[in-house]
Amino acid sequence: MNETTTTGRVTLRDLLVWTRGSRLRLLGALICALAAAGLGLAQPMIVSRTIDTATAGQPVMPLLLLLTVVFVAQATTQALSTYRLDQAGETIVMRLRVALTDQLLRLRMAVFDRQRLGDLISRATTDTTLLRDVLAQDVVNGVVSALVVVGGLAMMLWLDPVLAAVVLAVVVVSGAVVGVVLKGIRRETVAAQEATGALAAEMERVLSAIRTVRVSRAEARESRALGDRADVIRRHNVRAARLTAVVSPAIEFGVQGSLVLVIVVGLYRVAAGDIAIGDLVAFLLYVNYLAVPMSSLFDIGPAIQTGIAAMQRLQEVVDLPTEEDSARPRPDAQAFVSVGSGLALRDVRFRYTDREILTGVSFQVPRHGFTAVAGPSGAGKTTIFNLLARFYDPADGVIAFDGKDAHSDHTLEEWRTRIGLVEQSSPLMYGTLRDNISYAAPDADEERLHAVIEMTGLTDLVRRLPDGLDTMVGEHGSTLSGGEQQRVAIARSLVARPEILLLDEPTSHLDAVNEQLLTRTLRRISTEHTLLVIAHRFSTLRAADRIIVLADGKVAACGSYEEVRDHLPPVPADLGQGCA
Ligand SMILES: Nc1ncnc2c1ncn2[C@@H]1O[C@H](COP(=O)(O)OP(=O)(O)OP(=O)(O)O)[C@@H](O)[C@H]1O
Repeated sequence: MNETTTTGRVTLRDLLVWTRGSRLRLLGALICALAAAGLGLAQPMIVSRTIDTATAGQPVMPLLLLLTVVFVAQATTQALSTYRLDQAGETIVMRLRVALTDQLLRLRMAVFDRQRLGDLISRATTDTTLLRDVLAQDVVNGVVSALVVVGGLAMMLWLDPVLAAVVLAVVVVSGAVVGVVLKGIRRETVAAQEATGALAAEMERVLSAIRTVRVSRAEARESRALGDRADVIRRHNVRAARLTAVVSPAIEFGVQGSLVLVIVVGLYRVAAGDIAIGDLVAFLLYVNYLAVPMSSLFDIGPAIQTGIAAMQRLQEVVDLPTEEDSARPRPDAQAFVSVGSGLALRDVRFRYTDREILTGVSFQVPRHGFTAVAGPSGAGKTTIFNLLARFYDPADGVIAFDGKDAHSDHTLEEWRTRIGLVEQSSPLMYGTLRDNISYAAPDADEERLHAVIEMTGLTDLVRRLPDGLDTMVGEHGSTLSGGEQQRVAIARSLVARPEILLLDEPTSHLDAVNEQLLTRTLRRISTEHTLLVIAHRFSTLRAADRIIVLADGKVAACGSYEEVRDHLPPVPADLGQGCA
């Protein structure tokens, strides 16, 4: 990710934290897997006894029966273990995703200025899946395989130390080869995961601006760029696959080499009378039986590395700063509680990065009334709204409502219940018109919904839509016009009856008729709410009770239209003429 806070390297212990709540299930799976392994280890010994018994001319039926029972028991416990592992894996990944999405929804706004959304989404989806596989499959498999290998080697040693030494020698040689390539596999896997996040981020960038892409005729260019990113993932994965491909033959070499050597040396030892033929067969079965757990053991290395890399990427999200809900006592705020009713800013300073955007903003607006905020582009109007909504905290100064400090006298949740905000781009969400309008107050009744629909001039739209309020509005409300989207956003902010209503250029998409209608609505709203409207249009400025003019990060003027007109930037005249 581009700007995540760097955390220390995560360890296996950090990984295991996420198994909390699924440990009983994992333990059950582990016990089943161990039982299956034990039953598997017992089989060569039973075969050996069967051969020895047959050679001695005794009946082998009971032993064959035992072998069948052991085999069926092994298959059953193995199946149970696999099912339990998958079940635990799904629970872990679900919990991880819930934790991650909860974290993403609470990240500080400043974090979203730096992070790429696609990458965050990739972490909550792809990386959690990778981690699930490691936690639920590889860790348990690794433990079981290690025990099986140790158990198998012990049985071999017990059967014949000489043959066991032969097997160990071959295992050590192939293990050394595998060890060397593991590091390379990890490097490539981590790079592939990073590249996958980058591809997701780029896709999000392109698809969320698809109209701009089309009209700029950039499809081919973007397609090539995305293709290049996909190719980076391919290259890393192919390199990892090339290295992984070395692992299998190395293991195969170990197994086959051991088998051949065991057969040669074993037959020699049988001929010399050092071991029985039944023991040699049992030994060979162990060599064969250990092949799978042995390769699992070698695979667990790269798998755990992948899991740790995924965990690292998830941990980086977990460590990102989130909004704090608690009120933060500020002794200096007490000096400011005497402002009486209404909204007040005193000496508010703020910077996003190094440049100070607000250099000491102070103003006061009464509890009820229509206040416009004007000023040249980039003066900091939206920034003031960002601070009022507590998306960011001022570096200095106080924001208060009815004499109570926004930060020290309110929790974030309490403060936000007082605020309604309609952003410049009035983003609607995929869903129905009803979902969108009632978003801030899902329990609002029909009467309330229809009141705000009426207030914002949406009655005709609702009547016209095929399913009325239950019509789907498309991604980002794309099936509605810009003006309709804007009015829906205003209706949405009104439903929750906020005390302070902030509207960022609410009339920018409206025609003269709707603008007039909305201005009338705003006047009505202002009798019950503290209404702050960022306005560029002359008609909105005229309709306001008072105007706050910002310039150079400060309030340049404040008063009625007549009082501040000399400080206002040139406003577009309302065009009334037809086309010449
Ligand atoms: N998230 C951000 N990170 C860094 N700088 C920002 C950020 N948002 C805004 N700015 C900068 O802060 C300054 C004030 O921006 P703001 O959006 O408050 O202006 P505005 O008065 O609302 O302008 P406009 O009328 O064009 O919408 C601008 O110079 C802008 O580039």
